[in-house]
Amino acid sequence: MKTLEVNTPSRSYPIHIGSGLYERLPRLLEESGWNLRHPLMLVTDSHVGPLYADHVALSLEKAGCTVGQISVPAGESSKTLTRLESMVEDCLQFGLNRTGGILALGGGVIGDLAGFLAASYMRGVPFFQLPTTLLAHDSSVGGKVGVNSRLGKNMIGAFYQPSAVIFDVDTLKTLSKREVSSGYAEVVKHALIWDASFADWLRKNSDSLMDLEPDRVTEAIFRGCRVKADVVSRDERETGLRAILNYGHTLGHALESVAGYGTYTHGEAVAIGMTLASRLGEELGTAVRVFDSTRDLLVDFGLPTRLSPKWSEEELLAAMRRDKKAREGDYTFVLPRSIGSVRVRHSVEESAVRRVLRRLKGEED
Ligand SMILES: NC(=O)c1ccc[n+]([C@@H]2O[C@H](COP(=O)([O-])OP(=O)(O)OC[C@H]3O[C@@H](n4cnc5c(N)ncnc54)[C@H](O)[C@@H]3O)[C@@H](O)[C@H]2O)c1
Ligand SMILES: O=C(O)C(=O)C[C@@H](O)[C@H](O)[C@H](O)COP(=O)(O)O
Ligand SMILES: [Zn+2]
Repeated sequence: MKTLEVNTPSRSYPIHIGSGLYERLPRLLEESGWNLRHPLMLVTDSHVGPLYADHVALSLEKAGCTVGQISVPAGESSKTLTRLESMVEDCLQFGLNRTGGILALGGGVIGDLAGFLAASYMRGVPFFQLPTTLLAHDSSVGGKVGVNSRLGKNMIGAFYQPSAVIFDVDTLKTLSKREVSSGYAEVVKHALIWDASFADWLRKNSDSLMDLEPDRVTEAIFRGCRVKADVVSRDERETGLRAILNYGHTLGHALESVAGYGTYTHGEAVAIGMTLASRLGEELGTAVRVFDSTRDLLVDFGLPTRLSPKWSEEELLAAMRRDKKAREGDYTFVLPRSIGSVRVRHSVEESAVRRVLRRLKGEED
C-alpha cells in the first residue's frame, strides 16, 4: 500500500492506494479517527454495488459496524438535486444521525453525489471516498462535491473534504475499456499541468497502463494523486492556483451539458477540451509545439481529440460563458505554457475561440 497526505486548512487526510484494501478497511477507518460503533451509509451505483458493496459492508460488519446501503442508477444522470433529496430521505429512514457517516463507493459520480450528501446531511457528517474508477483518483481528492444543473456541470455544490481516500486498485479490473481510457484523461491532465517527466513516463508506458498492469497503474494513480494533493494543499478553495486543475474543462464541461449528460464520459469531454486548449494556446502564443504532443498522448490512451460538427457553436459558447471560472461572462481558459506547465487566462477573444472550435470540428472524419 502507498500512502500520501492531503493537507488543507479545513482537514488533513490520507490517500491510501493498493491491493486488498477492503479487507483492511476497519483498521484504515479507525486510523482516520472513525469509531466503528457508529453507523455508516454506503452509497454506490447499480454497476458497482453488485460487484463490491457486499465485500465492503461485510468487512465492516465483521468489525462490529452497522452499514446501510443506498444504490443509485449508474451514470451522470444521477448527479441531481432530486436524487440527493431522495438519498437524504433514505438516510433519515435508516436512522442516520450526526454520529453517522457516509462511504462513497464508486466512480466520480458517486464521489461527488455522496460527498455532497455528506456535506449537507444534518449540515455535515464525515465521509470516506472509496474510488473504483481510474478517473476517481482525481474526484476523490480535494473536496469538490456537488451535482449538476441542466445548464451547467457541478453548478450546485460545496468544498467538503473526506476523512480518508481508500483506493483499492483491485476494483479496476472490472472497468470497461471505455472507462479505462476515460480515467486516463485526468491522469494525462495532471501530467500536462504540473510534471513534464510524468507526461514522458505516460507516453512510454501507455500500452501497459492501458492493459492495467498492476504496478504501473498504481504508480500512475499515485503520481496523479500527488499532483492533485500538491495543488489542493496550496489552494483548497480555488482562490487562484487550483484553477489549473480545470485544464480542458472550459470546453469539456460545456460539451457535457450541450451534448446531454452521459453522451460523452467526463474524461472524453476533458480530452477534447485539452486538445482545444493546447491549440488555443498555440494560436494565442502562450505556448509553442504543445498541440501535437498533447493530441498524441491522448490518442495513446484511446481518447477522442476531435469535436463533432453536430454540436452547435452558439450553444457551446454560451455554456462556456457560464463556466465557474468566467468573469462577467467572459471566456476563461487554462492554457499551456509548455508540457507540464499551464496558466489561467481570462477574457480570451471570442474570435479566437470560434476559430479553434472550427478547426477542431474541421478535423472530424
Ligand atoms: N470532484 C472532483 O474533483 C471531480 C474530478 C473529476 C471528475 N469529477 C466528476 O466525476 C464524474 C465522472 O467520474 P467517473 O468517470 O468515475 O464516472 P462514473 O462514476 O459514472 O463511473 C463510470 C462508469 O463506470 C462504472 N464503474 C465504476 N467503477 C467500476 C468498476 N470498478 N467496475 C465496473 N464498473 C465501474 C460506473 O457504474 C459508471 O457506469 C463526473 O461527474 C465528473 O464531473 C469530479
Ligand atoms: O478539483 C478541481 O479543482 C478540478 O477542477 C478537478 C476537475 O477534474 C473536476 O472535474 C472538477 O469537478 C471540476 O470542478 P468545477 O469547479 O469546474 O466544477
Ligand atoms: Zn475533471
